[in-house]
Amino acid sequence: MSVKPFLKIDHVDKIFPLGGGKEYVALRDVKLEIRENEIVSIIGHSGCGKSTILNLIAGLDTISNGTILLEDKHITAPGPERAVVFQNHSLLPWLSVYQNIEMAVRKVLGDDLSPGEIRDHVMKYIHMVNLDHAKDKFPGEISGGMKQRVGIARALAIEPKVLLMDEPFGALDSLTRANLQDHLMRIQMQTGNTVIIITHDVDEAVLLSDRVIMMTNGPEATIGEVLEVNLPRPRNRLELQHNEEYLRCRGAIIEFLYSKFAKEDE
Ligand SMILES: Nc1ncnc2c1ncn2[C@@H]1O[C@H](COP(=O)(O)OP(=O)(O)OP(=O)(O)O)[C@@H](O)[C@H]1O
Repeated sequence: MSVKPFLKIDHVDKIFPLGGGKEYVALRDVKLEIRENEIVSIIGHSGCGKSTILNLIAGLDTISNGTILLEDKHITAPGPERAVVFQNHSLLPWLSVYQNIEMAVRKVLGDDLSPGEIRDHVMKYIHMVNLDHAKDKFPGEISGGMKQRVGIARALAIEPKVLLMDEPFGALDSLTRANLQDHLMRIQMQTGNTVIIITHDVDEAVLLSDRVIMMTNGPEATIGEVLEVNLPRPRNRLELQHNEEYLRCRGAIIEFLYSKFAKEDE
């Protein structure tokens, strides 16, 4: 018996109208099925349509042709079952760490929780990203990595079915980045969220993912190859350095990006 897909992207095109009756076909015939609890990364050269796909799943942009279904329901608009984490954390600077998360929780879950439950709920997610000590600080008083952890906690606190991450660690230094990758893997094992993450980083894709979706170059970009990463969890970056499966996956992505679908201007 085949397992029903949790999220199904079915023959999706995205066409952007340009001035003068012209158009740009960014995505052509994208087909992908994602299982519940899976971590999937999307990798591809700049401009291949990664953010476009994520925006369509988030419901932030309209699909030109085809459908996207989450648990058999058509995605046509944003909804709390899909939370997005962007590269630039987008916290409200006049609210503390606690209040930034609390505001999202009140908006989405406020009718179901008492004030005490809201407090416990917010603190649970602040604790999950190890920010108990910084809960009363304001975004201007904490580091970039801490801000990104707040963004992740805020997204997770509304208990979405799908966590959509658009290069969430792209603006961070490599040590902070490694630290947040470990956080994300640990949290995902705890919460069982389905995660779709856009990245430019080959090692990040292999380390985090159950599958890596490799995109061809645009216009008319589509999914070129899908790579299964058969590495047990929890994963440890040090142990993986010389792991055969890790190196195989890394090699396959590099081959795809720099040989099969090389792009000259990068
Ligand atoms: N509103 C728009 N109007 C016209 N073209 C657009 C629009 N939004 C995106 N595009 C084009 O669609 C293509 C895909 O863009 P997208 O931002 O999804 O790429 P990306 O893979 O996320 O790039 P990057 O890695 O640089 O962030 C690009 O060629 C872009 O110029």
